[in-house]
Amino acid sequence: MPDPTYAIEVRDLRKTYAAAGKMPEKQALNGINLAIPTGSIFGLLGPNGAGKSTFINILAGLVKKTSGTARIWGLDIDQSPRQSRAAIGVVNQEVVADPFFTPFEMLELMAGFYGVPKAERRTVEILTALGLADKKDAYVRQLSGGMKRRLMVAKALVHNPPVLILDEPTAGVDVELRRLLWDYVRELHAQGTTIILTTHYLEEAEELCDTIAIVNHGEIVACEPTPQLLSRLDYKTLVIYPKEPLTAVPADLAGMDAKLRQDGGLAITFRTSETGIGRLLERVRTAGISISDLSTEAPDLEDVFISLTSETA
Ligand SMILES: Nc1ncnc2c1ncn2[C@@H]1O[C@H](COP(=O)(O)OP(=O)(O)OP(=O)(O)O)[C@@H](O)[C@H]1O
Repeated sequence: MPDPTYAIEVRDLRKTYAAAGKMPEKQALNGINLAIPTGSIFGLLGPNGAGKSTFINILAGLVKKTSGTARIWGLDIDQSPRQSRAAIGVVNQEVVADPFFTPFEMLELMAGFYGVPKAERRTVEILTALGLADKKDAYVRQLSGGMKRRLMVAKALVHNPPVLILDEPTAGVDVELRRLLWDYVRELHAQGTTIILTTHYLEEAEELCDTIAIVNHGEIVACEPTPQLLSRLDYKTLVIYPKEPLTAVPADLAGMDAKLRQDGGLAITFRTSETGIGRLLERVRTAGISISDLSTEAPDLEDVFISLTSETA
């Protein structure tokens, strides 16, 4: 069978968590539409509580959707619950590992759970790829936190799924492990696995993903190829602290997006593709301002939301 065009396809997906105790009901997903092409590294980017985990947990069969449809690898999750789920490997945020098993035993158990025949299992290969070969017979309780996390990735791969979903793979992970994980994710992608990852970090999505969807308050506010999305955010702010306090933006800087801040800083926002900081500083000096200090500010996720939501409004 040829690969489907879309690894994941959801239509008008909604989730309302029922009220519980003092917590009112919560609409976590408000009609998500997404088509994630087969073969992509797709980033789902959004702040805490945006609904990313809810989306993934619905696909993983851990949360029941309120309405809408979802297909994984062309299979409807309601009509083909088992087959559709066999097409994904999900690495959750939590580390869940039985301390009394060894990594080798744990992966063998998972493979058995998915019905992978013994001859087709890749237990040692997967452990090796994740740098855990020498720990294959250690008890899980003897592993470091980073090793346990890698083991979670290994667990999600035992059935060789065409789609790998990583929910916040680098939360609380040190730089070295982050590199190792990313390298491995890239390698899996090169071998044909479709990758979906959720993150709070724009830089992380920017470095890894070919397409980024931004989710905020349970809605997709943007979904674009990464370069296109970033070009919309192609601005920085240069803040200059003059030696002599200014009372207004100098007339010489008219035509620039310059504002005087309460702390006395002169904030100039510019497009990085059009102007360099050197050229800006030249203009500032020509305007007769001597600089005592300066800093630059890049847009963060909050700015991304503001710019995207205001454009679509
Ligand atoms: N089991 C639950 N019962 C009630 N509300 C929930 C439940 N799980 C999540 N929520 C709420 O639904 C909203 C979306 O949560 P979700 O975990 O999907 O967000 P997220 O984008 O994954 O956030 P994070 O990045 O912090 O993991 C939040 O307001 C959260 O408090």
